[in-house]
Amino acid sequence: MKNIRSIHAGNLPRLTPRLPDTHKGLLGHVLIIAGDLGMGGAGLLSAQAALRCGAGMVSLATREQHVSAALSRLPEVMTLAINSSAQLRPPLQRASVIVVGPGLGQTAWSRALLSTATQQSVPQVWDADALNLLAQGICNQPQQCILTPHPGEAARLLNIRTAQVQANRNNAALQIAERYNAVVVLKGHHSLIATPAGDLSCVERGHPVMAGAGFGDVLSGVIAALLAQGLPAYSASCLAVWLHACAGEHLARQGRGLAASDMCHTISTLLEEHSPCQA
Ligand SMILES: NC(=O)C1=CN([C@@H]2O[C@H](COP(=O)(O)OP(=O)(O)OC[C@H]3O[C@@H](n4cnc5c(N)ncnc54)[C@H](OP(=O)(O)O)[C@@H]3O)[C@@H](O)[C@H]2O)[C@@H](O)CC1
Ligand SMILES: Nc1ncnc2c1ncn2[C@@H]1O[C@H](COP(=O)(O)OP(=O)(O)O)[C@@H](O)[C@H]1O
Repeated sequence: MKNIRSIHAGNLPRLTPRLPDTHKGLLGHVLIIAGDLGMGGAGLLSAQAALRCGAGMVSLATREQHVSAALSRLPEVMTLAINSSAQLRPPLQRASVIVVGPGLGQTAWSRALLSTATQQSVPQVWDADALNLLAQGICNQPQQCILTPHPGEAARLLNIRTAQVQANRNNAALQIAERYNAVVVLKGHHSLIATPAGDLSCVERGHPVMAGAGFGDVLSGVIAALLAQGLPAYSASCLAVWLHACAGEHLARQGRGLAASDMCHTISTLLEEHSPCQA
């Protein structure tokens, strides 16, 4: 293992300023594949975060039952009812970055969509049920993939117990990166970012106020937006984890009632302070 690098404001990667004549077509199109029945909110949180972090366009492929709620909450997002993998192909062709997994479930519908996504060669963020299905050997992750497990999902990927992951988080993050040949974000208190080459970074920021449903869904959208705007996988992961953790600290005064969707505005503000839209 190489030395572990602590991520701080002084060594963070940056997004380049936008050219005055830029347009949305140059800023990436994030497609989020998410939200089986009962978990429609997970995809919305990811989409909201991607939108608020500057992706040029955001599409959400989800269950038909979630479309009207999604449109009323996030009109900027192109929400598509997907009943079969054939219907997913056109939006996949348009995407420059894919997020797959938040609230995806593990049904036949979920598996069909995940397996269709694996055929694309654009950068992908795999979260939640995409990781659970990967751990079960139901599919293989594509090239250029970022895996974002929490300790429970990490344990499934390594076929060990959660306590064993937590007992040696550095090792767990590196092992997943090597086994799955992907950049890995091992979430939780002091999240880690690992690569298959053995690079390991730690973000010693964050707050227990973030221990609630949907905070990981937000992170997946932040990573995707940074990828869409041109950052490579490891840099996008480090910057996204730092923004997300610092937003948690900023909002900590709200206490236990902080909702994951409350994070998006603060993450957006921190991103603008760190990487201004115009030089
Ligand atoms: N609004 C929506 O639609 C939402 C939908 N959601 C969707 O729900 C689906 C299920 O996802 P989920 O994460 O709730 O369940 P699951 O994978 O069984 O993990 C739980 C177990 O993992 C562990 N663990 C986790 N964190 C840990 C930590 N920091 N530190 C230590 N351990 C930790 C812990 O394991 P244990 O200690 O019990 O072994 C815990 O019991 C998924 O599709 C997701 O996207 C959610 O995103 C919420 C909002
Ligand atoms: N105690 C904590 N300290 C710092 N960050 C935390 C803490 N608890 C959770 N988080 C962060 O919140 C997010 C939770 O993600 P995850 O467990 O995938 O939730 P969900 O699936 O409900 O969206 C992760 O980014 C994690 O690092």
